[in-house]
Amino acid sequence: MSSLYELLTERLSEARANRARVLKAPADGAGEAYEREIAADRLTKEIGRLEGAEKGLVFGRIDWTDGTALRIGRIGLHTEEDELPLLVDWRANAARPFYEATPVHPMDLRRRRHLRLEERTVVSVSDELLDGTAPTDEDVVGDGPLTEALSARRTGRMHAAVATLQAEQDEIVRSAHRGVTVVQGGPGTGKTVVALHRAAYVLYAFPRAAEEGVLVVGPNARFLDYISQVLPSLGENDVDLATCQELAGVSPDAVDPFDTARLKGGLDLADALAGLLRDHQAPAGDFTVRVGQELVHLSEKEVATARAAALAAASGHNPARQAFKELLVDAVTDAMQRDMGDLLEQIDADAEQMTGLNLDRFTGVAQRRAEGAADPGPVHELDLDAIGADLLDDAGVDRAVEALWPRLAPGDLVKALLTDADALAERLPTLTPQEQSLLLRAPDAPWTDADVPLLDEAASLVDGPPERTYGHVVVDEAQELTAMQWRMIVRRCPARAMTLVGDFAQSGPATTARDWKEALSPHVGTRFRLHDLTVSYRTTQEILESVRDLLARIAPDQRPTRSLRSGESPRTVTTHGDGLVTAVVEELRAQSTAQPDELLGVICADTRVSQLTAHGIADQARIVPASEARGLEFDGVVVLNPEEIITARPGGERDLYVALTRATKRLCTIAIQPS
Ligand SMILES: Nc1ncnc2c1ncn2[C@@H]1O[C@H](COP(=O)(O)OP(=O)(O)OP(=O)(O)O)[C@@H](O)[C@H]1O
Repeated sequence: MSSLYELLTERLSEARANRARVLKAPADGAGEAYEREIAADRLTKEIGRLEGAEKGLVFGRIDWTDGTALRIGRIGLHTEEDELPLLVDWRANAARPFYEATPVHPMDLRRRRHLRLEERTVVSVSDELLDGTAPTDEDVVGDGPLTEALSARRTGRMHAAVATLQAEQDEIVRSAHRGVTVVQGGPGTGKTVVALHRAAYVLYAFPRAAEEGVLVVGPNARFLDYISQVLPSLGENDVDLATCQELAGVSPDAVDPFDTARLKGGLDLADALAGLLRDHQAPAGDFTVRVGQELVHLSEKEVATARAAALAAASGHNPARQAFKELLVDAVTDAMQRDMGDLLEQIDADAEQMTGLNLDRFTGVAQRRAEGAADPGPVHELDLDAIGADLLDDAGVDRAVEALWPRLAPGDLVKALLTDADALAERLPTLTPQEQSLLLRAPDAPWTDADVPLLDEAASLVDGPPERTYGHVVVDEAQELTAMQWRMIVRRCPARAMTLVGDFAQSGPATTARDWKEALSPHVGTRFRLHDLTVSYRTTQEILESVRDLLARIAPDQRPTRSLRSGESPRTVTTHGDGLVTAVVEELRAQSTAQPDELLGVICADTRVSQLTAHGIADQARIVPASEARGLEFDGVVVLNPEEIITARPGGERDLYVALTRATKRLCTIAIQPS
């Protein structure tokens, strides 16, 4: 073990020294400074990778029946002298048997060993013998490492499960499929674990995707904070974590009523915005512009030709406007040349009629004679390039273009739709008048949560596709996404390489799809692979049994999950309305006295949070509004007033299901006694 840590320390010192050297080296000019920056950046990442792997560097070892062995760790380490690596990265093919071998398919392994380190010392060892041989003195057969991992108390941050990934999870993490992978499963079946380890695997095994970057999307900042340590602890610091709001770069100041939010999530909003935009792209009309003393006119047909060419040449309304302007100016100079040609021809014809001389021939001959050249070109030539350049800078031309094709900001487009009842009626004909009026907003109303995907859609229509795209996108709690949010995600993943994990029984109020097919078909058709996770590693069997009826109501087709854990039966305490806070305080006190150091969570209707905070409950437990409980977990959970959670928002029974399945050990429900 110490030799591995020595090697890690050596690699770290080398990388740190190299970075210091690079940063100190003089840079001659901007080019060299840039290269220096890149080199330093690369070394900083390497240092982060090595530092991240330090904790629990080694966690496994496999021994083959022929006596050879491999150590498995968070990263690979090898020296030049040794042929075999001293430590194999868990994602390498060689590490596969560590996760996949079973006594039925031992894959030529004799033994699988799990190690647990504290600091740099091994504090526990656990062996599984896979070839049917009897244990020797060197084998330590005892409690499984999974049991140990699961019984550890929660810290409020998720940890990597790299040492104990189970076969059904590992199969998805390591899948060679590069397209869309969907993972579904009940609460606590490891969907988040799979999603994050998959992100790490993609970075290791798919270099193209790694180069383009990996993005993990989660439902809210609280959740992202909960998972934020997992990838760095796997040596991966380069993954972007974001909510949809962060992706769009919009911070909304308000929340829509649920019906409005639901409507705003529908796909027809994308068509409505695109349709409305076309009205701002020279839908009809001719174009006249003054050039010097002349008025130059382009016909409706010429404008339409420029419009079509501009839309084909550039993506996004504003970039296409620039192309449109350039094409119009070209058409203007063409028209001037044509007009000038016509005028000269007319003069020549008039002169020939009057004098009997062909001026063209005459001037051509005279010119050639003067220059001794074969073909002098036209005599009366306008400097069309200079005229074109002037026109592009001319304020009058820009005004005339603006009238046909105005520059827009994304917010202008969204407002043009949502503040105009006629536009709503025209662009969303499938909605009822009442639904249309739910969408209507005042021009100065603040942006809402549900406006974010509309603003993002508008940004892509107005300014073109997002600048930052990714080679692979992971979406957690993916059942939460509306169709408009799916469009945001897909826009950022041109290769359509995604890992999507979720559970439709846990859907929030904005979700309208009931299954993956319905959610994904508008975006990726049927091109996705669906996997099921069947075993819960969080929620105890007792808790799962207590929510069985609820599950049957909210997701009648879903098979109940079985759990690896068992614990206390969930309890219900009833109290009068004004005794609620006291009941919570007492319950938390009892739990923290009996089990000090455990992580407790109180989950309540969103409107209760301020009352609990005011009573200092946050000192004893995390207070979580039911709308933000998805994905989180605690050792002990107190669910407050289920009726209130159910009625707080549409689909409230699903919020309650989420709340009731957050505990790893103890669940207490505090209900209000009907008066
Ligand atoms: N193979 C494993 N080894 C150790 N712990 C695991 C393993 N798989 C899952 N867990 C643990 O089980 C708990 C639940 O996992 P996770 O949060 O990934 O489940 P989930 O399916 O995403 O849950 P939810 O549906 O509630 O969002 C976590 O504490 C996780 O660390």
